[in-house]
Amino acid sequence: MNIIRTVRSVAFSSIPNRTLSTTRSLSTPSAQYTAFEVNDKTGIATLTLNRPPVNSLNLELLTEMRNCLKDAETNKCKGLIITSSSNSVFTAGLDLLEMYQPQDERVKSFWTALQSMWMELYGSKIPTAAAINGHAPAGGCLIATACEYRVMLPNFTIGLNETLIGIVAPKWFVSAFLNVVPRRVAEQAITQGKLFTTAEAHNVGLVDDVVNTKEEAIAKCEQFIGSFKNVNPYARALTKQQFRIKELQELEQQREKDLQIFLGLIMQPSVQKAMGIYLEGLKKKSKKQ
Ligand SMILES: CC/C=C\C/C=C\C/C=C\CC/C=C/CC(=O)SCCNC(=O)CCNC(=O)[C@H](O)C(C)(C)COP(=O)(O)OP(=O)(O)OC[C@H]1O[C@@H](n2cnc3c(N)ncnc32)[C@H](O)[C@@H]1OP(=O)(O)O
Repeated sequence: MNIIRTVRSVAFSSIPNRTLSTTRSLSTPSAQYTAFEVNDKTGIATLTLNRPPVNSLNLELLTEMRNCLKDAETNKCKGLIITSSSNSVFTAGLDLLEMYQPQDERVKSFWTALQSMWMELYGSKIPTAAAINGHAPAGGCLIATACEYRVMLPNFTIGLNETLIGIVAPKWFVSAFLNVVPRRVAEQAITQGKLFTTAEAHNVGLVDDVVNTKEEAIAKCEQFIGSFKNVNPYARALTKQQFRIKELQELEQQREKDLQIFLGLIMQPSVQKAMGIYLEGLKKKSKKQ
């Protein structure tokens, strides 16, 4: 198979050099918050989130992610791994600053970019895996559950904690969570805004494996992707689609309505107030450290 190697924006020191035989840059504008590389030997693409300090998902990061996902599929990569350049945070979820006292046009583009990125990832034809090497609250959990396989490092947290911030986890966030966790566990956890520790997440099936290092996590993801080596990719993709088409169609048909519900909800004064208080708390905590 002729795999096109691409490297996007890898010029940051927190990512160790990986042995890639040959790589070439795409002519698209270089990315700011992601590194995208394809291993020549395995044909597996790795998308590394790199928006310090916590990889919060803003409009630009979401747009870059979607572009990388598209590239991985267009270039017929064997699979895709998502991970983080941080040692402690996979992603802190949506950038709260995009939703707190937002600008009208930008916040619309932001939510639309999130919808697009999720549909691309959830509906990806190639095998997808998350190497969760840090905390993964809310939108972080959304990305992880959109993948087909999850491996996590110990002593971090993952879950949909929206209710604790005074916001509602949208239906498509919940449905992806329900794919991996029993309904009763999901209902209790999401209404409580529970963040599972790695061990708890493993126990309820929210993550498939736990390993001690990022390298081991990547190796596990590669193993998962490798498990499809004797499977016809076309048959695999269509079979995966059967499991996921309902949620994808639902969101596709309801995109505008979903956007309007989102805007209506976050623009409520009580929601803005709760978000402001939450952000203040995060900043105070950060200053104390
Ligand atoms: C009927 C209705 C139907 C449908 C509903 C439809 C729509 C619903 C509407 C809205 C849904 C919106 C969905 C949102 C999902 C989300 O993802 S919301 C984001 C949730 N994220 C969090 O709660 C995580 C918050 N962060 C943390 O807990 C910690 O930062 C973390 C454990 C990740 C890392 O800890 P640590 O390494 O110690 O870092 P600090 O806490 O010190 O943070 C460093 C700086 O980063 C800032 N920051 C952290 N998280 C965010 C964030 N998500 N957004 C923006 N900024 C963040 C933090 O303030 C520090 O900033 P500073 O350095 O002080 O400037």
